[in-house]
Amino acid sequence: MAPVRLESLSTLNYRNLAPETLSFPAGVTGIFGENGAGKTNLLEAAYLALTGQTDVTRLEQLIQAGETEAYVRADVQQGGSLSIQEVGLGRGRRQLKVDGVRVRTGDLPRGGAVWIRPEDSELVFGAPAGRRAYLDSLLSRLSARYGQQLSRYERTVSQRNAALRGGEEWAMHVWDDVLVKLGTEIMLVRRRALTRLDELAREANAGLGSRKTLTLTLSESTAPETYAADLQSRRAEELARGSTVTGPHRDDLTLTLGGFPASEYASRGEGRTVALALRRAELELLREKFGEDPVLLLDDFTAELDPHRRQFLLDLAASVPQAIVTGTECAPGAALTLRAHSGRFTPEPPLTEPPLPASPSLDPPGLESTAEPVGAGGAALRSGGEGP
Ligand SMILES: Nc1ncnc2c1ncn2[C@@H]1O[C@H](COP(=O)(O)OP(=O)(O)OP(=O)(O)O)[C@@H](O)[C@H]1O
Repeated sequence: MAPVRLESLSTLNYRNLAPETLSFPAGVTGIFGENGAGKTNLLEAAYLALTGQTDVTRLEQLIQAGETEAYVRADVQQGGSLSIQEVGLGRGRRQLKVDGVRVRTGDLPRGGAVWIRPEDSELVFGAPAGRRAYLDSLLSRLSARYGQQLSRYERTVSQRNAALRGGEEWAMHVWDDVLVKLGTEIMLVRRRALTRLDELAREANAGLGSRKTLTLTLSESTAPETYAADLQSRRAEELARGSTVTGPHRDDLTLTLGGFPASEYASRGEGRTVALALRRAELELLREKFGEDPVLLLDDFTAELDPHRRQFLLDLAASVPQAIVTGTECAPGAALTLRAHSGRFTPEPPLTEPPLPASPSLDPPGLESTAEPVGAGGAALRSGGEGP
């Protein structure tokens, strides 16, 4: 399969972005500008149009204040053919189209894009839901069936919870059968994928200069062999709480660094390195599955203050067929440089000189920079519900 290439991106009423169409060449596009200029919003819009995924809790957040609808269009080249991917956003609803035909998220090119951003540290330090979302988002792109079964499973959990709250104990054996079937499939796919993901993330973490070994394991609340029995044995508790207490929706992706849980023991700098390793592993897994690189969206490479880590990001961007790299300063070696200001993007002459070196770090290369706090918010991406 040929690489996915973003030819152009158009937006209308998307956050603070001015309505315009931007063209992107192969290679690196560098976007720089002051804080709040709209750099992240542009990458977010590109990711949405390329993958159909967003992590906002309410779709309205994406619509420009004062407007009721927004629109994003990506013209995407793959294997010599151009397709037009459109996303329409309204209050609580989203509509995807490819070449004018309505589709679901799973119908978009699944190797589409990888988005790396400073908030990814929340994958390490945040709640299990963020790590589950990372895993589920990746697996849904690797396998359309996984995405479908996951949606069915999540729907079943919420319907089963409603039945539990209604005290419908008599109906539980029916819900349990569906839940065990779907949940078992999800657990088995996660287990299979984790073997390779663990290897890739470990390699990437070492490549980033970390001397501590990174290990990824699944902390499961149940197992395929015992799932049905576990549901039975916790029936009284579930009826009392009105919720399903066991199954893959309660699992965690445990990150261990040098033998200790990264969420509790890693420094901020080590955490950022682990998060980068997870994204690098995601990119590799997509590349292995689809045979070509996704578009790399790299948000704020300047936020990674450690020179070694910053270089790792720039090398990564240079190694893929297409990358869009944002920062408060220009990315060196870009094929196209755009200056962001108030939601607009204007071409600038390319930067030929390397940027000023980052302030020297007291940490060993690639490790433990504890500079500025990371942004809050969700760290991983999931597919929202399709529009009606
Ligand atoms: N729905 C919305 N309508 C209008 N403006 C919005 C909306 N959502 C966010 N914004 C604004 O978009 C602006 C740009 O945000 P963005 O995160 O893209 O900036 P940025 O260039 O990445 O900045 P930084 O360098 O600080 O990361 C912010 O000032 C924010 O208030």
